[in-house]
Amino acid sequence: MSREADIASEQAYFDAAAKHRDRRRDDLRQLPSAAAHTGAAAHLRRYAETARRALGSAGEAVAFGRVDAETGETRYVGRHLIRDADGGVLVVNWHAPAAAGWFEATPDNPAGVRRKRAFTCTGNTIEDITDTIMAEIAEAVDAQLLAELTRGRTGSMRDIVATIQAAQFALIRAPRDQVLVIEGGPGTGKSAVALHRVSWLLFQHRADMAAADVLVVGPHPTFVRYIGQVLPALGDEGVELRDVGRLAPDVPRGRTERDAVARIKGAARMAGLLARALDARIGAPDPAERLLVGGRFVTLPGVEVAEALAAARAAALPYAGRRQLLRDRLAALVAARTGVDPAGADAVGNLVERLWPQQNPTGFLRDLLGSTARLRAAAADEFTSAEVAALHRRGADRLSRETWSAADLSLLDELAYLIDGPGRRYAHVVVDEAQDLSPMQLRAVARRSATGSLTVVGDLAQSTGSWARDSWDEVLAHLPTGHPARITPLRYGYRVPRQAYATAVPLLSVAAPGTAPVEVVRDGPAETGVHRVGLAELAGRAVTVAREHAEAGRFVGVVCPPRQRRPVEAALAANGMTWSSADRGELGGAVNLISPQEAKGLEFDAVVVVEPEEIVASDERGHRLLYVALTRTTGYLDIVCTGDPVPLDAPARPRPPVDDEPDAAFTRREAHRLAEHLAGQLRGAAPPAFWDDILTQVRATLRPTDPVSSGPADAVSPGQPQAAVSPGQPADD
Ligand SMILES: Nc1ncnc2c1ncn2[C@@H]1O[C@H](COP(=O)(O)OP(=O)(O)OP(=O)(O)O)[C@@H](O)[C@H]1O
Repeated sequence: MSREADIASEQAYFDAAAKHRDRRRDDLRQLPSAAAHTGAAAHLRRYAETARRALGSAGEAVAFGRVDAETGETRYVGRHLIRDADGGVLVVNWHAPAAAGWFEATPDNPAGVRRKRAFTCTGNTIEDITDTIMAEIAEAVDAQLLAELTRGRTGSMRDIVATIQAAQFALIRAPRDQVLVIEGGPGTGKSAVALHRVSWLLFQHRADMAAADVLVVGPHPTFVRYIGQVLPALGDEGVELRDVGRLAPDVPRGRTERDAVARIKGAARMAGLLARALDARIGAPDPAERLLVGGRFVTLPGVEVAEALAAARAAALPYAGRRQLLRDRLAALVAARTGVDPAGADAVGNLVERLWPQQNPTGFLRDLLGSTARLRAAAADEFTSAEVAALHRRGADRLSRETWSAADLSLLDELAYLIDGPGRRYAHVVVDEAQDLSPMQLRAVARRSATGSLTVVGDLAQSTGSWARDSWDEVLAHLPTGHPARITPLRYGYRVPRQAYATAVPLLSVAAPGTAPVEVVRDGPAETGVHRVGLAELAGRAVTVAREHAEAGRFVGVVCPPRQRRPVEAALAANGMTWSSADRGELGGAVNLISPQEAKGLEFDAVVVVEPEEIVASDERGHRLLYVALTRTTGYLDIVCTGDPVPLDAPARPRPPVDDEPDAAFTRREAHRLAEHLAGQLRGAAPPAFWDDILTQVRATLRPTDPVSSGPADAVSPGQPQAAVSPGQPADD
């Protein structure tokens, strides 16, 4: 048969299948009106709605492939199941076991498949067909895959269902009851595979798992928006997608803090500190508690109140539940003495509030972080005094004005759990870019898993930030252990073309020694462009390069370190260009401005990386961050720099030990004590007339380059102990 005849005969099949799909859609539309009463109609409407979604949209291609078995049997494979009027299957949906041959058959292992035929369509019209005869090809040259990989990108990830590769398929269909770690280099399809795995699991376990029972956690809001369309396109509406910060209560965000502090807040031992601090709010009763109930005084012996308190403390309930228990017990004690149920009596409520004050996460955390005394008491011997000092901060004057850092969010979530108990839990949880999450963030993910069934996605070579990892064990240690964990690699790089990856790959030897590079599957359209310029031209050149790509119709990402952001924005504005900014949660304009951290998980047709040396210097694992930046392209890569385009020797930012940080190591209380000690020495050693002079000289000795000031008030520099000049000032809290 000629190619044209082939296409025509396939088109006839497609048209017939589309007709049956339309007929089924019509039937479903009629269904609710066939109900005998309103309750049944509502039920039928829901059923019809779900069934209609499972048919896909009216205009889409009925199938993306056809599998011809050695036995002569033929199967069409599509996103959705299509039957004829007698119930015969015209197209199998991709999740069905009958479709497995499409994904699993490779030239090395044809698994009974003689031919795979891929359809390229516009709507339901076949434009082209590509045949792979298993016995005739020596290696996997998958034209359909290559066409798919070189298609222009937008701000939304697409589904890959038509071109899922065999190794990916094995992970998509792996059993549910495990912690499946999908690891692999940039662009190996980890995120795509994890999302298709959700669709697969929802189909296989449809009897006991609905879309709303699945949670997908991403690293930041832009990423979550980027992947948001994949599951709906596969017919799975209703899966919950959140960035890791959105696991916490909804509070004003955006507070910045030093990495060293974020690191302390992210440590698992913070959970113990919070629990102890909460426990410390529980008070002790007076020897006798006198209450006015219903116009009568009732005295409860302190011992009995203490017993009620001890019983509440011992209950296996969250803080609020145990508080209620205490309330019930105290009410029972009052009722036993008065014969009246005191439910709702203020006096009981007041006593409960004194002994077991009501708490909410934000108010509690603000008070805790604002008090060195509370922090120190709760720290036990698990935190150094320098760490306690680093945690301390002065809160906003009103709780409503408080803003919270990223690391605070997981503390708030932990507190919500300690106070009110576990919230919503899910039958399956996917966590993407998991390699960067702190133990406290991982705890927030873990407590949302009802069953211990998780898909964990990431790449250690891309792990950066306060909690950069070198081993999956460090991540798994904080995740549920009810099911076995399995680490499974993906090897082939589908996103990044050969030229761009060749630019990035030398970084691996510094960033993650021992990590195998990905095996790139295709060539790109151009060599990497390196633009070395003077500092004054840096932003302007970056914008010129970005504009050229945008004018050629490409979706462009400009990866820009923080210090270059303003100049690049100014240059974009000066060129009359509009742009989307990932830090405003936008993505999708022709030009997108992103920080190296925000670049994680994203991809563009063309990427312009600005000043790699600064990217390296901006993180303790800066070489990994640059590796991330250079591997975001599906086509073109340009580097605009004043120095080395791929600086292997440039130093990454060292992690400051907490002890070296002045405000962390040295509290105001300690400063106050030292000032008193020095003042005592001065008082004993010299007459008052010389004190100013001596203090001025002390300052000059300590900081010889400072201009020597004359007045006594200047004898203490900013940041130095103020208490030296006002010893009566109360220290700390
Ligand atoms: N089998 C496939 N068919 C078509 N496209 C694919 C396939 N596998 C991966 N891709 C494409 O490759 C790109 C990279 O995929 P994805 O973002 O899932 O990779 P990743 O491993 O999560 O990358 P990173 O580590 O950089 O976040 C996406 O555009 C995806 O659609």
